[in-house]
Amino acid sequence: MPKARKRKLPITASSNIPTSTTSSKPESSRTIIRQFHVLLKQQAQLQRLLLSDPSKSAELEDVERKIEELGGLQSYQRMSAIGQGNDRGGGSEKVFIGWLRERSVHETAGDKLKLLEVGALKPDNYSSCSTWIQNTPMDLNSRHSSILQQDFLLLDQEQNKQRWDLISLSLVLNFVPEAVDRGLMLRLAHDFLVPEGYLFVALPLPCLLNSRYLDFEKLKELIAFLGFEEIQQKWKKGGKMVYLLYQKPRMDRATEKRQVPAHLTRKVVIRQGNRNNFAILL
Ligand SMILES: C[S@@+](CC[C@H](N)C(=O)[O-])C[C@H]1O[C@@H](n2cnc3c(N)ncnc32)[C@H](O)[C@@H]1O
Repeated sequence: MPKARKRKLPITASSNIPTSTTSSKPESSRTIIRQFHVLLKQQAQLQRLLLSDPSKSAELEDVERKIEELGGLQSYQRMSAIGQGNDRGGGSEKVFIGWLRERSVHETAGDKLKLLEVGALKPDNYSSCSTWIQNTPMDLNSRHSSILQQDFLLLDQEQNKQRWDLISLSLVLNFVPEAVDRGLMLRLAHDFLVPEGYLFVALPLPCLLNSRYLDFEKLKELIAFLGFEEIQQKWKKGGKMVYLLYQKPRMDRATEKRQVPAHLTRKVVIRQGNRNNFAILL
């Protein structure tokens, strides 16, 4: 397994949130979130280019200034929390909890199930299940003393190996700017789960329905290569989100040293036209 690299926070937080980002209208939240994703991607690309081309530093500074002007990570998280509010359709944890209940996981679990909620904006998303789930909420930038401030990609791999019964990556993969880091995130999630543990993934639907590089089939192939079985998927035509539930099988095939197929390691165009560039690479 590739070693987790030392990473910087994608954006720095600023207490100076401009009034233009304080609206709680869902359209304005979505616009800010989209702008953040574009800037984060540019920032990651420029940080990479800067290693071999010092002339990129001015461009990088410009992008980082724009991120600051939008209010930094704090503002992004606030907009995301607005999107997560019950009045806007509720958080995706309801889907995850519903699927676990359907599988009677809450009845068969002996001890409380250990959940790692990556990208937690609130500390109490799973409080309704506190009798059978022990949640550890975590985020790059903690907004609450009960949320662990930690980069998931930099978690100690030995300490976390087969430590978790459940992992949630809800709207997190699409936040990560680099396609290889998204792949690493899924790989680590697999390693960190116990056999028969569950991984919950939520993504904006266009990541799979309108990407130049990724569709349901390719994601399924990638996830199967990592050793997961797809258990559930939920989305609707014209909807905004896709929810996926994966399980790590009891017998773990992924521990075998297998060569990653070349088409899962590079961007291959699978749809032409006016598409987005979302990709996950191994
Ligand atoms: C859009 S918010 C998702 C919030 C919530 N999970 C939801 O479903 O609405 C994405 C969050 O993921 C966090 N995040 C992104 N990459 C992360 C990483 N490598 N480790 C921990 N948190 C991360 C960001 O800081 C951000 O707060």
